[in-house]
Amino acid sequence: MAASREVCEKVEDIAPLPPRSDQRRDRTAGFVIVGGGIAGVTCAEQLSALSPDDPVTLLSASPLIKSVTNFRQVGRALEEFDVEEKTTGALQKACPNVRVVHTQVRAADTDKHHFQQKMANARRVVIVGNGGIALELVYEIEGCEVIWAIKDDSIGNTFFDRGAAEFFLPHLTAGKCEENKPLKRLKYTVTESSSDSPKKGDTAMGGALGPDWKDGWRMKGKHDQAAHRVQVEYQCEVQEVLTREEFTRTGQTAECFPGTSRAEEQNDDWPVYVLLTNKRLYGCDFVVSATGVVPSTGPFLHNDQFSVAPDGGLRVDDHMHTSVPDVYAAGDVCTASWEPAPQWFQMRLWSQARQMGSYAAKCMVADRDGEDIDMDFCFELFAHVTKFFNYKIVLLGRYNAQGLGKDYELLLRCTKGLEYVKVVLQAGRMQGAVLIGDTDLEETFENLIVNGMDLSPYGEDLLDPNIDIEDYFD
Ligand SMILES: Cc1cc2nc3c(=O)[nH]c(=O)nc-3n(C[C@H](O)[C@H](O)[C@H](O)COP(=O)(O)OP(=O)(O)OC[C@H]3O[C@@H](n4cnc5c(N)ncnc54)[C@H](O)[C@@H]3O)c2cc1C
Ligand SMILES: NC(=O)C1=CN([C@@H]2O[C@H](COP(=O)(O)OP(=O)(O)OC[C@H]3O[C@@H](n4cnc5c(N)ncnc54)[C@H](OP(=O)(O)O)[C@@H]3O)[C@@H](O)[C@H]2O)C=CC1
Repeated sequence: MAASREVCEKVEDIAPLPPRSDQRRDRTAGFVIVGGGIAGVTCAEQLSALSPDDPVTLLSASPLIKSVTNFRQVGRALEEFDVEEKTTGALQKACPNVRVVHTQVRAADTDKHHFQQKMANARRVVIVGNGGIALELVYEIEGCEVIWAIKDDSIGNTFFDRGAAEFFLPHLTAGKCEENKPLKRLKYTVTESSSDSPKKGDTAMGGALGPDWKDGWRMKGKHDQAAHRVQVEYQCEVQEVLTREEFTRTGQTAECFPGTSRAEEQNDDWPVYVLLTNKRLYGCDFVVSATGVVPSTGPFLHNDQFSVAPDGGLRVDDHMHTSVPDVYAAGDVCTASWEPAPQWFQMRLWSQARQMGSYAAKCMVADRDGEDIDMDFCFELFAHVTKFFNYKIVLLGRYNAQGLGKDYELLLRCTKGLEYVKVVLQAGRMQGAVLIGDTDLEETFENLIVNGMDLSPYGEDLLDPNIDIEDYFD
């Protein structure tokens, strides 16, 4: 989400106001928000609550407006919520001063190569990347061989350390765990008949799909067996992708799926061949590149006053303010460029999009009214709750000892197949934690990190399963 305080129909019309000054702003100017994802919609809702008499215009390229429901503060910074698909009408009804305009400034890819169609006939796929999407895909895909090519020496390095990766390795081939509770969140659908949809021929640019992107998708390939057949190729990248003709010209022989003989290998009629930097060459039906997201800053870049971070995001200060006066940004499109609290860092996640969108709204109103505003406390501690391999995952603070150099200690507790708990300590103080499984430790650990209590006297008791840690620190 990115926002400006001018009301306009097109993003190109956004004319920056002069730099912040002490005098109050013109209250009739209103607010403009670009983006109908979690960050944009939360910001619009918050603005509507804070400033109900001001016009708020939400520009969205997609007909889907997402909003947060069932919001639950689990701890100081940990939160859980569901996400609901809203029609623009519903948003406008709930927030009468918000007007939604469907407009898009830059064309994007269409869904011509629909993933499920390809999946249904697939015998083998190559997945590249080691982040959240790759982790989820490798777990979800059934009835299809998977070659998973990662740059690192352990799986899921954006979320786990090597120990947690080991904990999950058996699940790569064991098949899916039983889902232990029904899915609560709504699915997102875009139909062309929706009155809010852009006209046919428009290239709708959806929001980042978010946690439920794969629910309701059939990820079963052509093979009968449901079990996973995953080969992880560690410490390599894709060197080249070849068509069948290009492969034939090389005169090379492709690898068999590990564990299968050439006789068992069906044949070499793959439409695509992937040469990895470890010199292995695999044939496959298609390649999934799950190698990260790029902030959609296109419309803003023609204005070279915007300071852009190396990761492509619009730099924002501790008031979510970009380098251009009166233009704010939040969520995936921005790069937090303030001096962060020791245990907070930015990660492009749904939760941070919501927090940034809400905080941006407060900053916009405070700036307009010439008031000071303190940084929201949610930026004190990185906190993320998610699920991988059907295990609850809680990540707190510098959970992977990010930025701590070599001067830190780890405490570990692991019960195979049940839970994995890791605590990162520096100078006796808890800096971060990884909690996998139903550990019930999140609230206590969150408090211990924020309080910065010296835990040296407790030593390994901290993870002693026979000690009720919650009582201990009560
Ligand atoms: C496949 C996938 C799975 C994910 N799973 C998780 C997860 O499990 N947990 C988690 O925390 N996070 C997850 N994320 C990340 C999370 O979805 C994003 O961090 C979050 O949705 C970002 O919200 P946002 O509002 O900043 O951006 P988006 O949701 O991307 O919204 C941007 C909005 O801006 C609009 N827009 C873009 N450009 C323009 C333009 N030029 N003009 C007008 N409108 C425009 C788009 O149409 C869209 O409505 C996942 C992301 C992906 C892609
Ligand atoms: N449950 C959750 O919370 C989930 C969250 N998400 C979020 O959605 C967004 C998109 O997810 P995703 O696409 O998985 O992105 P991520 O940023 O999570 O991961 C990208 C991965 O791809 C690797 N990579 C980057 N470039 C290459 C390359 N050229 N060759 C091989 N590997 C490469 C990265 O390695 P390196 O780090 O070394 O560059 C990293 O391991 C992220 O913001 C993610 O946090 C997605 C799914 C689930």
